[in-house]
Amino acid sequence: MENFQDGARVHLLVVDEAGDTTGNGTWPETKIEVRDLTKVADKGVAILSKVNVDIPKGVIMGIIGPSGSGKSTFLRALNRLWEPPSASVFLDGVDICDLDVLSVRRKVGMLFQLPAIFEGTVADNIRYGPQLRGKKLSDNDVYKLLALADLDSSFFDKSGGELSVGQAQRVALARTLANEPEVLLLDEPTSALDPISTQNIEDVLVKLKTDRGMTIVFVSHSIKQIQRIADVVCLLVDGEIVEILKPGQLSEATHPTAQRFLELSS
Ligand SMILES: Nc1ncnc2c1ncn2[C@@H]1O[C@H](COP(=O)(O)OP(=O)(O)OP(=O)(O)O)[C@@H](O)[C@H]1O
Repeated sequence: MENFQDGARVHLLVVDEAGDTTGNGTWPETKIEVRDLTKVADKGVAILSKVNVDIPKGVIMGIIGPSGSGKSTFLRALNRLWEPPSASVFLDGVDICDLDVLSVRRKVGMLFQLPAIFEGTVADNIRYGPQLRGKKLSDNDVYKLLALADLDSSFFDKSGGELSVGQAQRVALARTLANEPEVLLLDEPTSALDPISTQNIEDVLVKLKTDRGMTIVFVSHSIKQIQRIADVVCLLVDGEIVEILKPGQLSEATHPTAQRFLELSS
């Protein structure tokens, strides 16, 4: 893999000279293309500035950068929680602004830092998304989703109030997975969790990538977490992607703010 910049454009070449990537196989397809994605705040301050990146299918991409650098805004653009300008985000080659917004959010699921569990049981929560589309999940479907999110069958009938934050995060993950997303976005999904719950979520993410070829993009403030599970890391500074690196190459970052950020974060 190689990254290079031409003007404001940053390109990610996913297959290196040996035809391989990080040892996890090659990435033949681009799942999401981001082209010149820009967001300017009311006072003319750029929140995102000509962001260009290809997100390959079946990889885990970590997004890091200083507070306020635009990480959440970038993530939210990928499923239209923030409406990006047209022709700046493409899913399987199609401009997401030309797709039905609910179908974008079904295909590109999102998990937040603090999960909101709806009223009712865990099973009700998991059934919620498919039900909106007129699909009723069987009990067996729900049990499978619980297992996928590393929750045992005893959670089926629990209510949100009975869950720890870590368990609630896994229920929220199961609820997102019930929509059968192709891409999973996570905004600091483990920042409120203890190390064991964090590891549970990380294990689930790696399994989703390995077993289902899911494309995963997550924001994290933890360099160690990025190094544990990401295949590719994007460093955002002041709304620009300044580095795209493999996790093992972070010491090779050349952008001064990125270098300082990485130094202080390690
Ligand atoms: N709707 C908005 N209007 C104006 N400014 C905004 C808006 N949304 C975000 N911002 C600003 O854009 C910048 C980027 O915010 P964003 O939340 O994307 O950063 P971040 O890198 O995720 O930060 P953190 O790590 O602190 O969560 C911040 O300066 C924020 O104050």
